[in-house]
Amino acid sequence: MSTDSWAQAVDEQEAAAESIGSLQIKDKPEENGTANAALATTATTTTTTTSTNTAAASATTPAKTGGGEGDKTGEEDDKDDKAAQSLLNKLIRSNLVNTTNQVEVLQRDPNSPLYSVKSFEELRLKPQLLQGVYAMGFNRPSKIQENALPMMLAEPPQNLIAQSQSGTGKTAAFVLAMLSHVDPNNKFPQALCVSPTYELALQTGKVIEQMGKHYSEVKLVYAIRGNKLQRGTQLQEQVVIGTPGTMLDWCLKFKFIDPKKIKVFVLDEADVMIATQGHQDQSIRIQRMLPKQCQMLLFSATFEETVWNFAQRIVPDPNIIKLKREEETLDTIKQYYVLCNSKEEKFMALCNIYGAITIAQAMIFCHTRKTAGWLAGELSREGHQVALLSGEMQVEQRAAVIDRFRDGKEKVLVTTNVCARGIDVEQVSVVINFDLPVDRDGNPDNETYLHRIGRTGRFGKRGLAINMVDSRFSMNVLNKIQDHFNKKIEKLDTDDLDEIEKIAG
Ligand SMILES: Nc1ncnc2c1ncn2[C@@H]1O[C@H](COP(=O)(O)OP(=O)(O)OP(=O)(O)O)[C@@H](O)[C@H]1O
Repeated sequence: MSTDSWAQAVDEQEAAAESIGSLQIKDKPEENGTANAALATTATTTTTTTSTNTAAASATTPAKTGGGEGDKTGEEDDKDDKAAQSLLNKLIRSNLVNTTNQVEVLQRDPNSPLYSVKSFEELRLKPQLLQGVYAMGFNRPSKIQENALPMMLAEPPQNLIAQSQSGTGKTAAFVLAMLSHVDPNNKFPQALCVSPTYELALQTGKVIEQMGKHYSEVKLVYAIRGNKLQRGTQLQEQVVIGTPGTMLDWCLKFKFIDPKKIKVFVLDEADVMIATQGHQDQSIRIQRMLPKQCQMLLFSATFEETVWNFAQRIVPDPNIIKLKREEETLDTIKQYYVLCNSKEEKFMALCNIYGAITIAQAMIFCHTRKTAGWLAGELSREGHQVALLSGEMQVEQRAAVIDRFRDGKEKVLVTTNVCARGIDVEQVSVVINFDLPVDRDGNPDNETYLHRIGRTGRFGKRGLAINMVDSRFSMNVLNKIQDHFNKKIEKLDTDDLDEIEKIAG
């Protein structure tokens, strides 16, 4: 286990303890189109806002995906955590993540020429789709799109496994491929896309709606829990987006979809998908029902061996596109540590730092929710504008907190790593490790350390990282981190104002 698994475990225990007093037993909603008492009582959001949508596309309010619930198995937590993180990234993202890394392409047929495009016009898209692309404000294909789009739009269609970090344009790419391949004159499903969760399916659905805004002949339907169709329904919509359980039921049990007529199958967020065994099997069962010539496309933000094994089962004879993540570096970051004896002393040191230097915006990482909550309270009492990201918040609430912080409405963001993993807030110039990152076994978590403080020194800016050390144990952790990166972490005396002032220079 890497990163902040230990902190997460602590958060889970805290959540479990907190929830014991207020336990409510609820029926677990079924993941299919059958009647369900628990669902019937919840609010219904009808997503009929755009021309590509259908009146049938109704859905219940999203279930909580915030993680940190104490009554789940570890597997579900992991899945929820990844899904929540992915959704959070989508909610807070304002534009494309640019990378300077080169795309790596492995072709199924190494003899066929490798096409890449620098403009959307070169793709000879249907005019309605080109209009949709421009309406979304896209001027030119992103790095991954340059290679992926010609492959996906080729005749005959090519299978593809593509991996690149969140925000690099994967969704837009496969949405364009799905909309290009369906024939609007045929009133039946021709493109299926499976997403790991209800909320992620809705997000991708929105992109399909936006991109297809000027292509109103093509219709979309959501295969998600809560969308109940009459038995015997034959879907007329060309594109179906949903979760694997409902999608499988619609193909196999209810036969709303004839899988033999599917031309494009997309599996999105494979890394999140595989975190749940059920989803993996369901996806494979859907894939097995599709015709041999159906185009199979799989996307993932990461590419561990488990993802790769799954990808190969879903996509036969694949072309493979990979875009490496931008490396984080400590080269432009000044690192310090402060010696303290307790959390109260750490707080005092923090106040001294704030008293001596001007900090535009800072992120402060704590090990547990409890410490984060306490610290946020103390800082507010001192007059700071503080934002708190905490494990019990729903994803939408977390997105709102991050948005406010990014807009500069608050100057300090206090968080546990569980909440803030994978989030880019570019303007942060100071990161404070109120607690140093360690894994479940108490070992230094170098990867998390790099990720936390790497964000301060981006794009040639100089960053500042301050580590709070309050025991022999944490001193030991700090030393190991220092050795690992082979970069000196200087001692800072926070009782000496002159010394603190110097670090800001
Ligand atoms: N060619 C482009 N030009 C400008 N913006 C783009 C382009 N392609 C995508 N975008 C925008 O960039 C953002 C990220 O794109 P997208 O959601 O497709 O990335 P992703 O790799 O699928 O991310 P995730 O893995 O989180 O789903 C979105 O806001 C999208 O509208």
